[in-house]
Amino acid sequence: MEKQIVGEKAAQFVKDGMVIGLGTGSTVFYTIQKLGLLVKQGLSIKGIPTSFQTERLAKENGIPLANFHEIEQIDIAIDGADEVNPELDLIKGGGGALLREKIIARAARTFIVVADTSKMVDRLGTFQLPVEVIPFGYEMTEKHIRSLGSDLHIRIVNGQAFKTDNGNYIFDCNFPNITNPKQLEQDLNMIPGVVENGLFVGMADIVITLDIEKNIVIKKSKQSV
Ligand SMILES: O=C(CO)[C@H](O)[C@H](O)COP(=O)(O)O
Repeated sequence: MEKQIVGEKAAQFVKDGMVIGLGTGSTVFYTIQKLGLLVKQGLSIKGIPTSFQTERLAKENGIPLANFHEIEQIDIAIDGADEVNPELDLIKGGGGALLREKIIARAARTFIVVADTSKMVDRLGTFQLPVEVIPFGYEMTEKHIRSLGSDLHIRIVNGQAFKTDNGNYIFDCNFPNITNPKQLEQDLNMIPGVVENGLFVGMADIVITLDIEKNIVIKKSKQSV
């Protein structure tokens, strides 16, 4: 229910003619459903999906899609998160789509995050940080990530190593109490074999969540106000 409330609220930011980055997950699912309804009522938008799963969902909901070469810019990207701290830094990638999500969030003029109350934390790190690595030499990449102080495991789904839409593996990394997310984001991305990690630092412009009385709260980042 919380996911539906915040997910649908994000659709209010979408205006006629916009190009929208469509995130991945069970919260933004409601945004996409709502946008599908608005499209049926005449709203004209184009979507850029962050995963094959979202591409299917957008098509099922009648949202026209575009490729990068067809657009000038992304007006708004809307996506979920696994954790959000008071600075609106995020951990993302629980669904394994973090690389495409970060490319699209970075390209968007405004990045809106939809997050139920369970996602709001004082400090990032309770949720294991997803790190996408290429399969070649992943055993070495694992050692380098461990040397940054993390225990980790390769993500397994249905008894097999999970492969992202980009054909890569995910390491779920235990970095409890991330005190300097920006530094950790950079340190991880300096490791050869790491393609991207799930820390989204200073990227969210708006976070839509709820307060303890379940009223909608719209938090704005410093850079967006
Ligand atoms: O980063 C993500 C997928 O890679 C999702 O946005 C994140 O996992 C939140 O998902 P949900 O809305 O299902 O809780």
